[in-house]
Amino acid sequence: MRIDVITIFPGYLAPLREALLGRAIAAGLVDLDVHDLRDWTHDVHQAVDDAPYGGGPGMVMRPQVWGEALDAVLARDARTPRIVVPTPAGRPFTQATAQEWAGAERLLFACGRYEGIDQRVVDDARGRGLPVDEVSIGDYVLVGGEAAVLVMVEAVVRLLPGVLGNPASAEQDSFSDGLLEGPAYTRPETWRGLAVPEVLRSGNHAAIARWRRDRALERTAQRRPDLLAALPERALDKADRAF
Ligand SMILES: CN1CCC[C@H](Cn2ccc3ccc(-c4n[nH]c(N)c4C#N)cc32)C1
Repeated sequence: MRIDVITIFPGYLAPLREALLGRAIAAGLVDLDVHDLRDWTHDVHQAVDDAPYGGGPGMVMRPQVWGEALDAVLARDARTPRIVVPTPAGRPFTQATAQEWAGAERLLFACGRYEGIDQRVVDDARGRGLPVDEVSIGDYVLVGGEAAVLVMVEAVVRLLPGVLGNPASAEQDSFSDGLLEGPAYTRPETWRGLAVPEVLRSGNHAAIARWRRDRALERTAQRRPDLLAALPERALDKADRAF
C-alpha cells in the first residue's frame, strides 16, 4: 500500500515512521510519502489560506494551492488513491472504514488547517471521478487534520497482512465482532490483593471463551448499548441471549 499525506506540518506525521508502522515501512509493506503543501505556493509568503467568502471567523485554505498539490502527488504513482479528507463534518471513521481502506492500493490524506479546505477542492476531485472520503474520527473539534491522519493510518496499516505479529489479534479486535473487548489479565495471579478471575487459570477453554464473551457483552451493554442494538439478530447465539 502507498500512503501519501499532504500537510503544512510534515513534522507532525513523524510518528508514522516509528514502531509498528515504521517496521511495516521498513518491511516494504507500506510506502509512505509526506508532502509539504507550501511546496506548491508561488508567493514569497507561501500563503496557503485566505479570508472566507461570506465573512466569519478564521481563514480557509486556498483551492489553487491544494489543486496543484493534489495533481502533482496524484501523478507520482499510476495507482488511483482513495482521497481522504479529515473533517469534523465528515462521516464517522470506524473499524469498518479501516477494514475497507485496508483493501486499497493507495490512500492520499489531505490535512486541512484553519477552518478547513475550500470545498471546491473536494468537488473538483469528485468531478474528475476520484473517490473522496470526508471523514471524522470523533465528535470533538481538533485544530487540524494531522492528528486524525495518525489515528486512521494506524488503524488501517495494522490490518495489512504481515504487519501484526499475531494476525489473530486483529481478528479479535474490539468492534470486529460488533462488541467491545472484555478485560485482559497477566501475571502475577494476585496483585495488590486483586486476583485474576479463576476461570482464566482453569485451562477449560470452553468456559474461558464463554466467560470472555459474557464480559464483552456486559461491557458493551454498559458502555456502548448502541453497538449492542446495532448487532444483527444472527450475531447473538442462545447462550448470549441467556446472558
Ligand atoms: C472551529 N473550526 C471548525 C472546523 C474545523 C477547524 C479545525 N480543522 C481544520 C481542518 C481540520 C480537519 C479535521 C478536524 C477534526 N476535528 N475533529 C475531528 N474529529 C476532526 C477530524 N477528522 C478539524 C480541522 C476548526
